[in-house]
Amino acid sequence: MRSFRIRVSVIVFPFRPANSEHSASRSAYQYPGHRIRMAPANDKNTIVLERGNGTSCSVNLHGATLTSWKVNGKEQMFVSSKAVFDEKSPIRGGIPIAFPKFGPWDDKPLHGFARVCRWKMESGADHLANGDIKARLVLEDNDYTRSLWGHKFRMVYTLLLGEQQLKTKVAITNPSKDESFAFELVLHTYFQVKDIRKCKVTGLNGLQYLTKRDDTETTTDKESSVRIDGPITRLYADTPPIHEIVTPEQTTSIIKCNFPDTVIWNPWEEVAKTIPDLSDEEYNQFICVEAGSFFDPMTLPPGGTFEASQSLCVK
Ligand SMILES: O=P(O)(O)OC[C@H]1O[C@@H](O)[C@H](O)[C@@H](O)[C@@H]1O
Repeated sequence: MRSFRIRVSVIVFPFRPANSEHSASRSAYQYPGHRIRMAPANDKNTIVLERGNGTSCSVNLHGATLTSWKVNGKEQMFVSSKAVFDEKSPIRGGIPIAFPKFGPWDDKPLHGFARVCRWKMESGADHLANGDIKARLVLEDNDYTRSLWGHKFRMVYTLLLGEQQLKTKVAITNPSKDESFAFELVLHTYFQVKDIRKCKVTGLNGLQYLTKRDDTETTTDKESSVRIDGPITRLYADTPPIHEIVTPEQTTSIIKCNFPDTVIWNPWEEVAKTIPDLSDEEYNQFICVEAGSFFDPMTLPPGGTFEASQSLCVK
């Protein structure tokens, strides 16, 4: 797999605090219906961004897992009806973040620890001049992360909620003065679909893929788009920056920046029955299209910051 890769999309640049980004901010009262609030009732973990006209997103501090993205009232994310919200387990659905490892990791947590750590909301969520809303969540190394992975790090997850667009950006900084670290990063997005058999994913034609991390042989995708009619795990390297999920109802674009790899996953019927936090029939209601950087783990030098993002856009 590695032999055919030409990586051109890496950006590593000197450290700057993640909150130094320029943003024209305005206070919420200028945008009626726009607000950032904690979820109601007894949910102390969910932050909701509302942009008016039924457009909103919710993020759970557990794993910084995005658990809802609504555009004009229509939910775009799939979250399992059996998802576990015990602040320990990964949340089955939305956008779990796999870091610093994607997939099996010796006897350590599958897909790394970022999706099971509690993140902090950085104060000062912004209402931008164009009406978009921006919020940032932060994870830094702690006793738990260092017990699994002995590196200092700072990770900033920025959500930017637009009219029909949601941008999620990850910035990872290595604050060490003398040690580099290598990591993998994947946004494991569960897109809600009405019927998975009627959806297709574009942008993968002609590319090689593996069906698991340790496959020794690649397969070439010969179809103009990926249609799903059975269990699917495909790990593609060096994919183009745009994929589309096309359904009879809508087209959702995924625009990747600095995420060279893409995963397509759905467990289908039999495997779904073995996943305790997924109802038997729910495999039909989602497709995971995952933007990532994992085939060649990224190495971050001391003081360096890596940034990658995906922008999801509904047409
Ligand atoms: O059940 P998890 O840990 O959330 O992982 C879900 C799936 O995530 C996919 O990305 C992997 O390719 C699958 O192998 C894995 O089963």
